[in-house]
Amino acid sequence: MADNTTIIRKVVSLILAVCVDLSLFYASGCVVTHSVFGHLARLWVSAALRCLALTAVTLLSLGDFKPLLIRLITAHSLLPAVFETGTKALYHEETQCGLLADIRCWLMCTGASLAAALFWEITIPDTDDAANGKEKKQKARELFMRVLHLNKPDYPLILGGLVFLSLAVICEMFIPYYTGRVIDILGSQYQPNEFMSALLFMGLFSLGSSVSAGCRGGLLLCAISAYTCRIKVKLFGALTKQEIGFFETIKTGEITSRLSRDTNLMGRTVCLNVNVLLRTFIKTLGMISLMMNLSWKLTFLVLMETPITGLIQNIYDTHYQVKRLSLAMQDSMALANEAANEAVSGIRVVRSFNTEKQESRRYDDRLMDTHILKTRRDTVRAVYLLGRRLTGLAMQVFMLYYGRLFIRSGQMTTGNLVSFILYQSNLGQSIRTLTYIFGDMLNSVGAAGKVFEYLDRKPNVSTEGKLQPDQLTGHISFRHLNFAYPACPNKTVLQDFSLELKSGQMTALVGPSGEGKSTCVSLLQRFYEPQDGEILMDSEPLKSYDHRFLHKKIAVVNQEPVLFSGSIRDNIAYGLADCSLDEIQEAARKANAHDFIEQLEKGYDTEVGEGGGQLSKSERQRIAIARALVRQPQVLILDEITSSLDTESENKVQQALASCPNQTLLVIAHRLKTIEKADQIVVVSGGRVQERGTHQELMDRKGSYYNFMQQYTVDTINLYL
Ligand SMILES: Nc1ncnc2c1ncn2[C@@H]1O[C@H](COP(=O)(O)OP(=O)(O)OP(=O)(O)O)[C@@H](O)[C@H]1O
Repeated sequence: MADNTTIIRKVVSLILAVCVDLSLFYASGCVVTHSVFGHLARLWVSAALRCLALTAVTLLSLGDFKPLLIRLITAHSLLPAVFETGTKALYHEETQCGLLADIRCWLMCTGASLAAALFWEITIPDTDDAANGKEKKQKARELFMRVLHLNKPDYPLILGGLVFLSLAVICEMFIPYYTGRVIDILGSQYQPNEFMSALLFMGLFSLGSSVSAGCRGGLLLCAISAYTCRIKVKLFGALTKQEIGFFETIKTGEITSRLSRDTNLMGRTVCLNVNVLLRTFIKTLGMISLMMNLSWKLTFLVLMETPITGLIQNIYDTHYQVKRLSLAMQDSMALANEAANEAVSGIRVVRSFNTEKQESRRYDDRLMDTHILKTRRDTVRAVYLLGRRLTGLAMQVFMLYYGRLFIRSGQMTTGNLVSFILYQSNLGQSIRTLTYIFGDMLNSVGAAGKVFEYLDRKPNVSTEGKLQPDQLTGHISFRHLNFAYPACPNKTVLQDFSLELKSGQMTALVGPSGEGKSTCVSLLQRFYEPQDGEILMDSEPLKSYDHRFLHKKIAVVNQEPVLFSGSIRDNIAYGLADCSLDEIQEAARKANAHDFIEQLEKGYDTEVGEGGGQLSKSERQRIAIARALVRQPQVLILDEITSSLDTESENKVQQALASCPNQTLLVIAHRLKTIEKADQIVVVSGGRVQERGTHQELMDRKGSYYNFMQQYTVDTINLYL
């Protein structure tokens, strides 16, 4: 019911507005004037009256005002006056329709202002929330200024590019003019001097335009490349500073996309987009003025194509190409790549489970999805191109038809028409470029926003500590920790967890899987910040220590040894700038790795392959142990390292560790034999300390540790039977 009333109100207000406007339009047409000044004054007074009347009618009947309506009313009321004044001022001509009191004129102005208002609405839509829109614009402006500021080192290159850009545009604009001149000279009585000079100018302008365009391109591409490199390095630096929780909550694909796609887009913002925008804008203005010079009537005719082309381009860009199909295609391609990556990286599992065909089918299915989307996108593109070409073609037919009429009536020469046609084809291209670049610029500023989001992000685990004491005993206290992982904030992993790791002692954490042992290690490395409680080292909070210092003093060997491509030597000395070969070999000996390294053809210079793939797991583990030992850490953490070591290696590592009497050693082990000698054994269960004591004390207590031991003995016997 309410909807119907609104519709009726809108229809009534439209009819009322049309009646009032037409009456005023006719009435002002009946006023007789005898001078040019009187004629123009009549037009402008009429425009003001119509504007006021339409505003009043809209306000009274609808109650409020939308920006689209304001623009429509303003354009509609002012158009006849602007058109007539411009024609009089520029060409001292009267328009043929007489404007006021002419229904054709009224219809034409209504159509033009409607098209202009709609074009504006589609290209620069008003948001419902004006404040929000303002904020967005302000943000885009700030982002742009930041991008511009980051371009500072490239200013000389950009400036050089701009100079050549202007030269290229100026030269380019004169080429069609001289082409027309040559045709005119050839068509009329041939005059060699004029012909030669026109040809010379044409050649000079062509050469100037080509050389300048080349220099402009070279300089700007250099600037883009330098800028993109700088941003990538900055962004990578900012990313590596983020806490581990950040990498667990953000998808790897998103991070790599910002590093590659968004930085590239951002690099284009100033050097490419602004320059292309500037060049096309100058060129468009220049061409329009030269075309006006040749025939203003044909120019107006040609310009009528602009809103239609812009509209088609905008619908295509916004609704089909960029937003919907492109995004869907990107996602689908990412899924297909993911399937291929997974199969290739897990090729051993694929082979052993004989799932090659299944994997191929999975890849094929995902590629098929991409193919369907591509086909749909290409169909939409074909329709778009058809629409654009048909509009262009219709305009060319009109242009040739009217061009012939103007040549016959002596308003222009054949050469003029040729020049005009050349300008017109360039103008169409320029307008398309302007529309495209505008969209691309918004994209690139958006990409810059995403990059800045990461650049500005402060890690949740601060690395601002300054403490670097000369003496450190390595006494660690976990004090009433409560902790949940950022990815699962509702699942408490550690609850009121308290523990002391004494200097020079070995503490072993044991307990069932998934109860929080490795979490303690992660917190000790400051990968995460506990929600409650704190960890102290030598009575100082862990976070007050200098980041580098802390990670030199606390070293960890993880369950899954991670190596980086490079030599064994590089991997052992990882992160240490001045580490001698002697120190590396000493650490390798302690880790029982020296002998196998020496047997390799290139010894310590052997490449380990991607992720250490050319070594066995035990070899990788021993190198990882050497990497930790070479730092001579005050606190050493071994998280389940024995699972990939044979008994001999394990014994040797144990002996080596025993030779560092002042070191605090934290061991997590499932193989309980290895921890019997520990000074303190802590049973962790449900994120709490359940039992603690030496092996003998805990065995005597006959609690959970005793039960583990019994279970372990049964399992070991079963294993060997
Ligand atoms: N990055 C993470 N994000 C969310 N939850 C996690 C994460 N890492 C571990 N968890 C969860 O925290 C709990 C404790 O895990 P933790 O790795 O500390 O156990 P654990 O005692 O070391 O087990 P295991 O002996 O098998 O290594 C588990 O329930 C696990 O699922």
